Amino acid sequence: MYSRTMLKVRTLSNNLKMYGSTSSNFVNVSVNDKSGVAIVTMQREPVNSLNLELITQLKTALSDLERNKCRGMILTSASKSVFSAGLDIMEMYKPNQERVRNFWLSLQDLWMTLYGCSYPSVAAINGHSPAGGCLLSMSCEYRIMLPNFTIGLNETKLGIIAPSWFVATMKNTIGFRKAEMALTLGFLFTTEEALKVGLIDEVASSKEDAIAKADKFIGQFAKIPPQPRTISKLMLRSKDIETLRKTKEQDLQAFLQVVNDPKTQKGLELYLESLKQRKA
Ligand SMILES: CCCCCCCCCC/C=C/CC(=O)SCCNC(=O)CCNC(=O)[C@H](O)C(C)(C)COP(=O)(O)OP(=O)(O)OC[C@H]1O[C@@H](n2cnc3c(N)ncnc32)[C@H](O)[C@@H]1OP(=O)(O)O
Repeated sequence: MYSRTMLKVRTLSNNLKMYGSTSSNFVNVSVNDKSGVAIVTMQREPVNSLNLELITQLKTALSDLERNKCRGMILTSASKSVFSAGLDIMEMYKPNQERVRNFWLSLQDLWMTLYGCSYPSVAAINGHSPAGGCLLSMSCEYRIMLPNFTIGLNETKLGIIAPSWFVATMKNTIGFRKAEMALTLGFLFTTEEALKVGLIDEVASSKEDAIAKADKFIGQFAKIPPQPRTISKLMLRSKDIETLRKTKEQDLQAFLQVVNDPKTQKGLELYLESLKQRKA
């Protein structure tokens, strides 16, 4: 069965310590001794919003799994209602320039690592998965979602534009026409709608069921030689990864320009207020 933290997630690297961050553990990795399949659980309460530390720890966990030649990886959340709320808006609101730069470069790195990993990857989406949460899900090879949640790239609804690699990932997942509709509307799909449009592959009745279904999906590769599998996957995915690798700095500058625009800062302030007011 799955033993907790068999693969230790390294705590924050030295370059993050200079921001005075504490080395909290936002990612748990457990590996099934028999199958060699790892469950990577995001555990940054309350909504797994992707801050620099969560992003860095996810990237480290995925790279460690690659080095340890894991048989497959299931990405999920410790929350009962949110897979991931996407990027942590606090990282972009009144940002420290060095930190926000690192934040974006780390996100690029995480995406390239997850999208191009050699092992089979499944998202067990056990909660809402907007924006960056949807990106993580789509970057896996297979998606299993629980009912009554939402998923999608809702950036345009927030008055912002999803970066080109978010767009490419969605286009590769559901096709041009459906991606165009979803992106321009900033559409958040319900679980049923996501299944219909092909944004997810299966619906599960519980987290346990999702993990069982993910194990079954990954199990299919036991009979497939790993190298041809990986090469085939990368033939489909490497063009978009290479595009970002080559334009990392340009993409960073475009992000910094948007984030540092006073209009964006005002928008972020209002959005943060609206998130808080929803509760009141
Ligand atoms: C507006 C962004 C401008 C960015 C400008 C730069 C442009 C380039 C970047 C483009 C890429 C963007 C990709 C992204 O991922 S942007 C983030 C988009 N995410 C969302 O819109 C999701 C927002 N959250 C929700 O809809 C809900 O929280 C939820 C996920 C459906 C969960 O709902 P639930 O009721 O369970 O929880 P609450 O809403 O009460 O939230 C609990 C607390 O968490 C805070 N919260 C929620 N989401 C975020 C977030 N993404 N970042 C930071 N904080 C978040 C929320 O305010 C509550 O805080 P509180 O307890 O202190 O009130």
